[in-house]
Amino acid sequence: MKVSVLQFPGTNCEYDTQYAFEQLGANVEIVWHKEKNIPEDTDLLVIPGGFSYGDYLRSGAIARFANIMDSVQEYAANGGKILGICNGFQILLEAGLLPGAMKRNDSLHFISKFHNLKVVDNNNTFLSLLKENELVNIPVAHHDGNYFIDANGLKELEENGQILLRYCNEEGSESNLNGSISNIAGICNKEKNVFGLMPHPERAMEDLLGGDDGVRMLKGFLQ
Ligand SMILES: NC(=O)CC[C@H](N)C(=O)O
Repeated sequence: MKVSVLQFPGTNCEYDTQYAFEQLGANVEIVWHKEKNIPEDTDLLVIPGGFSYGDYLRSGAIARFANIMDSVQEYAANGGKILGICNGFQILLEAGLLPGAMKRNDSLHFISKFHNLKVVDNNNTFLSLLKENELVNIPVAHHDGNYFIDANGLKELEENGQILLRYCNEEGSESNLNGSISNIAGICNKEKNVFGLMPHPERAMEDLLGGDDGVRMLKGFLQ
């Protein structure tokens, strides 16, 4: 399995992402944003977390115009699998590959901690190894994680099974971490080949680091 991980100026999770997928047996290549094409043998394309272009203008708003992005659009249109983690999710929203937009957290503070998530829908590659309603504990680290979509858009996400993950409290009831509409932490596109989430599964790969709930998420792609 070949995983290509994009790298922009300001990306800071590319090596953690590489390490995580290598631990699972994947062959990982890091691809600089100036490249024109993603590697031809890519089975999964990951846009990792960080602060591309310093989050200037809006998180992901500049990265969306990078050289590599035409090839990313083409890859998605041909059914290629894409995972956007945190800043990667923001870039996918700005690129129009996922619906909705990201606003600053309600609190106006950067939030960095482990947090519970509920699996809303596992009828997709990403979460196929998890059970519906199962809770996973995954770190979040962002200041622009307040997901927004209008009422019609939200209805569509619900009807098409595109809401993947919601924020939950310790007891497992849904909770609002950052202002996100409907407590949304992750979504996919209608075709279910483009996935985006704010939490960082690549930081939850071993107990020593606080938990390994990220393993089954990322493994979903390697089946
Ligand atoms: N961890 C990250 O990817 C940070 C994401 C983002 N730039 C934010 O703070 O909102």
